[in-house]
Amino acid sequence: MDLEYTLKHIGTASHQAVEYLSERANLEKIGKITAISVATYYVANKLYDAFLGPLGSVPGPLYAKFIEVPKIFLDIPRGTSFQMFRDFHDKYGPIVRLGPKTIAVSDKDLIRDVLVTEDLPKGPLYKVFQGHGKLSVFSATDKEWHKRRRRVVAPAFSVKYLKSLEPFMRDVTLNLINKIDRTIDGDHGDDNVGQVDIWTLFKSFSLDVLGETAFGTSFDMINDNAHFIPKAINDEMRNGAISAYYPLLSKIFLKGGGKMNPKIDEFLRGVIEARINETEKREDILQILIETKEADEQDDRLNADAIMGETALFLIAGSETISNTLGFTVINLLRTPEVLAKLYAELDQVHLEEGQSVFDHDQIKNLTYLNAVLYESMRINTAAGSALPRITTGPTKLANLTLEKDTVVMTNLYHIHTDKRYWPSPYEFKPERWIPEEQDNFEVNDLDAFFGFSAGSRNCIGKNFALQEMRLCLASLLKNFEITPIAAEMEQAKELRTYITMTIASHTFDCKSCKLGHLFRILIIQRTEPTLRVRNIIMCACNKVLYFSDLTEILLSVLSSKLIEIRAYKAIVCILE
Ligand code: HEM
Repeated sequence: MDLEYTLKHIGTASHQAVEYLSERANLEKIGKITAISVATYYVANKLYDAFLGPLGSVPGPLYAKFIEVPKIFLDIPRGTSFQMFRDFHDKYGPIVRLGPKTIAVSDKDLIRDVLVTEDLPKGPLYKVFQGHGKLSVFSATDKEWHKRRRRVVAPAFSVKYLKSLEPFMRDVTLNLINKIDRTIDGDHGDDNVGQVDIWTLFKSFSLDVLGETAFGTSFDMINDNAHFIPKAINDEMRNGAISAYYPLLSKIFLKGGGKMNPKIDEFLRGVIEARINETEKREDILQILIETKEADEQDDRLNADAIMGETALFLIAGSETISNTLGFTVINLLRTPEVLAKLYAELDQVHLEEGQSVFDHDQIKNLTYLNAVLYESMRINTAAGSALPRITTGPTKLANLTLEKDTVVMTNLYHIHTDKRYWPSPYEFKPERWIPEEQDNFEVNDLDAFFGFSAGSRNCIGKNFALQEMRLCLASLLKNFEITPIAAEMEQAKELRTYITMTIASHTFDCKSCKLGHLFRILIIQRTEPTLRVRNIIMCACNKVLYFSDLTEILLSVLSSKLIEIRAYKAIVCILE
């Protein structure tokens, strides 16, 4: 009876509802009410997230409460957003809100928490590097997948294996030296002096090293700058990025509908097949990747596609990082003649054999000042200058915040490397910071605030490879040539950009280069109480860059000025007041 009664009432109510809804005016009213309710709910939610949610108290520009700042600004072609993000930290502090669910951190403990303790996975931005679905140790976002792949690839970068890679690096360094030699010979204006675009040469140099070590072939970019692979892989990455963001548009506007360039595929398959059929094994990175086919577990065996994905990413991760660091190091050295002189003095203590132009890595790997110069350059011109994005996978505690799942946390390496809390006079190029005995007592630097190679499970797998290559190149270059600045180039090099890696806006940088062995080097030291300060370097055989053309002139100048001490490296004098 109850059931009958209930059914009857449901029937009546339904009938009334249908009647009510069948009136158009009522339908419209309901539509409006629903729309307003949804909009109110949406706005209330946004306002709650903006002001009262877990990130409500995090300082930042007001608009960042509602829109993703990195999305709008990271892509701007001007490449200057890294300065804007640095300024945000200067203004708002070590934690800044950059979007409804995005924050940036610049504090050494917080960065360590994100990268090491919490070990947050890479954020969605890395899809840009997964061009055409190719995952690699660099681009993977899944932690388990990454762990397995990193274990498989790691032997190619072990300290032990780096020894096998050294001959390739030394050969390419010799090519670089020969190329500069030829440029000087072809520059008929001055005796033994030439003008070289060192920025472009370093770029070719780093590509050639990767060609030899990861692709098992010479790109010979130093000599003719024409091999198609580096450019094709760069285009591939760019197209991959566009396809990830705009799948439909890329099909319409990109050449080949955004599909992978078949020439890369053909080239790499050819190299891999040839290698498999070779009887004598070449000890390089490619060999290690190919030999994974013998691995016990199926998942650890890399097929041609996987090898291609990895090597292509090495080219992206390991060429500009190195070449730009070398380029910035030369620029920084030219800006600070006293540092350059000190580095020359250190290298003067290490001798090359007759006919040897390139150092053995063992000869230089422990040179204190050389290493300090490279680290100081990586600090001040952070290769990964745009922050590294990570994402939370569940509620995560960070400082006094509890972040919700899917919150993006950017670790701002450029800011932390130029933060005066850790680095006094942060924009000064002072390699002494890295040598504890040489730090000023009242200017203590905190070396734990350096993350140039990142940290934790996603740190740079190529760190030792990079340091070995950069030491060999820089030390050998300076052992063979005296470098001097060109004023206009120095001025131009002040303009910086960061797209993926930090670079100079002009993408070229010329300096003068003079063959050593044709000159003697003189260091003038001016006594400025309470310390001695190196004043200048003078090169006596490079006519154009001479401040003094002969010894008499130097002596006269010394007598008439406040200079009281001269030290000469290849010859001459030590004059005291
Ligand atoms: C001065 C030289 C270099 C610097 C400053 C540098 C810096 C970095 C940084 C900051 C990261 C972390 C990137 C991120 O989390 O998004 C990284 C990762 C990586 N780097 Fe380097 N790198 C250098 C050279 C190289 C070289 C020469 C190679 C390879 C030949 C290389 C291969 C990689 C790879 C594969 C990763 C990803 C590692 C992973 O996620 O497990 N890097 N590097």
